Amino acid sequence: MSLKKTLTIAGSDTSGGAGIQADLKTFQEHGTYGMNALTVIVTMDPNNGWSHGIHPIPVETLHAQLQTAFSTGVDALKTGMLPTVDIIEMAGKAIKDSGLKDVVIDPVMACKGEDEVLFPENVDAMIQHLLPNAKVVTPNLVEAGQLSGMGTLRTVEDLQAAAEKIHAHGAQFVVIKGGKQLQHEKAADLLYDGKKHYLLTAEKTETTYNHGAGCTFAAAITANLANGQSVKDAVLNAKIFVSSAIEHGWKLNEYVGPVMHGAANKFPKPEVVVTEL
Ligand SMILES: Nc1ncnc2c1ncn2[C@@H]1O[C@H](COP(=O)(O)OP(=O)(O)O)[C@@H](O)[C@H]1O
Ligand SMILES: Cc1ncc(COP(=O)(O)O)c(C=O)c1O
Repeated sequence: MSLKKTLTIAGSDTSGGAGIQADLKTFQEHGTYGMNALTVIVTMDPNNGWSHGIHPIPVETLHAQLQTAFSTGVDALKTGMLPTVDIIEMAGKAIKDSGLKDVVIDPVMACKGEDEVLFPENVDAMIQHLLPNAKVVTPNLVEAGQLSGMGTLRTVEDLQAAAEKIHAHGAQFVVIKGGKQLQHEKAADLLYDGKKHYLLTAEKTETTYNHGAGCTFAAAITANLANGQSVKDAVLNAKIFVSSAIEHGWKLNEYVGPVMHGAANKFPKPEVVVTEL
């Protein structure tokens, strides 16, 4: 028996809820074979309220990892936290040269709970080097505001306008995660395929235990694509997967609560409604 091979080009979240840890757990739950190329190590300082430390991996080390991964063969990949312009450029070139079609770009710009973009200079680099390679790009509200140049997004109409601008940068499908902050009674995400807009809605879970939700969502889309699903089905099924993961999020310590990555394979699945706008 052989498995579909999924690759994450992303950072390590030492606390285990987000980053490559979330991606590899999610790949496994989808029955794919997970591989990773590490871009940065994120640590948490116990003497300073668990504030994040960001430790980029040298760009040559990333290059060597990408050579390893692509020579192994990849069916679908995702990107996560890419901390420097050099790393973004290198990853973008390697993805382009690989000729792989099923590419999911999760344009991570901040750690959960922080609205400040970590490295503002990375936004232009993402637009230039990553978006043209994206079959699917999955920004949250803040990231979509940056990539579209529209700033703060609040309504579904804002999401539609932003998705069209991001699509124009070369991403084939745009998924904007409304999440908790969008002005909507449900947890709503917008999917734009270049012609039509769809709204995917699930019940909002009242929780702060949502660390790793974005990574888990993008990794599930990646695995679903590797397993042969259409983009629309891959996004719908990933939304079911992450909604369940959030519903069963749990307290790791006094600072952070990760999602339960594989909850959808253990508990009844939440309902997600798709509406064409
Ligand atoms: N409180 C919540 N209840 C249900 N779904 C949520 C909630 N918060 C976020 N989501 C969903 O989780 C997925 C990831 O979104 P989000 O947490 O905003 O991403 P990110 O981690 O990139 O900021 C999206 O499908 C979003 O709609
Ligand atoms: C390495 C890494 N990647 C990505 C993220 C983003 O996580 P989330 O899925 O909660 O947005 C984090 C957050 O801490 C992280 O440490």
